[in-house]
Amino acid sequence: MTLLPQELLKSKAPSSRPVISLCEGSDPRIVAGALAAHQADLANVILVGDADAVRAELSSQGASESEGVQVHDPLTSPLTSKFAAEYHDLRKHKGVDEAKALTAVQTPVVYAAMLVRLGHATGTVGGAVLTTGDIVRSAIQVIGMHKDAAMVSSFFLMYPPKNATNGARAMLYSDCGLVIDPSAQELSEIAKASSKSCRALLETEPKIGFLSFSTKGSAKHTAVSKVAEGLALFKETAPDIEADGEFQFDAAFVPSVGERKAPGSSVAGHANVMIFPNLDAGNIGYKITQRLGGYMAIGPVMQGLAKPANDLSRGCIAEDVTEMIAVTALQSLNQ
Ligand SMILES: CC(C)(COP(=O)(O)OP(=O)(O)OC[C@H]1O[C@@H](n2cnc3c(N)ncnc32)[C@H](O)[C@@H]1OP(=O)(O)O)[C@@H](O)C(=O)NCCC(=O)NCCS
Ligand SMILES: CC(=O)OP(=O)(O)O
Repeated sequence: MTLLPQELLKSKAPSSRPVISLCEGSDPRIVAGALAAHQADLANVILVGDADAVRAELSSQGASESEGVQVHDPLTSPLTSKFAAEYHDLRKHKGVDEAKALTAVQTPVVYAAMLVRLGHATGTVGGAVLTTGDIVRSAIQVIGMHKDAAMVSSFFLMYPPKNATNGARAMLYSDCGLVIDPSAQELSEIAKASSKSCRALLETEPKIGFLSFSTKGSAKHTAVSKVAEGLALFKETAPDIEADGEFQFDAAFVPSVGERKAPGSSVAGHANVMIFPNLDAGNIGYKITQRLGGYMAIGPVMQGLAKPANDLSRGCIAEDVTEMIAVTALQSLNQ
């Protein structure tokens, strides 16, 4: 049985309580999800935004500020001038002057990421209101890439509904949120990062399926060759991880179809890490699995950053926010 992020975090019993900043501090779903995370002892939270609006939302949900539920307004915070100096240092080579740096860190999404960069928070979560582009750009620019990462990409944790049948299982779908048209090399990098994320967050050995509209050469097209090349590159650099393809989704997911279309493959029909060929397929695929299949979809979780920063779908609910806070805390334990 795969544990949901909240349960997994509790089982790890971190020695100190993670602190998660949330840049959409007055959104009702963010506030409800953050309060639930705090009440469940998963994390302390910093709600970033217009202080009056955040406090009003807290109050409407029967809560108020405390040591574990802080409110930071970037326009009045004592940290803002320090953050502006840091941002200026970080971005002056891109033509950002001191005035632009101050304006940038007065934006909640940049301020929340700066809390992480300078150690005031363990990780950050946003995207219930802002677009993925806004969240990802500030994470890449303020927090930066991990020293061992070749690129930043993202994935969704997909959890089957209770009482699901037909081989339903927890899976990792990647990249459904960030890299629009990955090259073969980038597909291989995405698969490598996803295999680590699978071990850390699903606590299971990855079986990686490289997805396509073709299974093992059943169709010929440059789009198919790209996926096959991505798999070959992956196998060269990570020979110990089980990976196969190219697979159509049914061949990757359904054992009987896998046997028919890709006989002899140990991954066909059993893949738990699905590598999509591009963002059209990945984003549409995860939403269909979530909305028609009833899977819980937690993401986009980012991989390849120096410290955890994660996105949400604007269609999220409070429960997704709580689970994403737990994912963000778990990533900080694994870095
Ligand atoms: C991530 C994304 C926002 C970056 O787009 P962008 O801002 O146009 O890209 P830019 O090329 O200007 O990149 C901005 C910065 O991020 C860096 N960057 C972009 N993608 C990156 C990646 N995958 N890994 C590492 N760095 C990356 C760039 O080098 C650049 O850094 P700099 O400002 O220090 O020069 C873009 O890939 C995107 O829009 N993805 C799709 C998001 C989306 O709509 N998803 C669907 C809903 S989930
Ligand atoms: C991940 C994603 O698709 O985000 P949104 O629904 O906010 O566009």
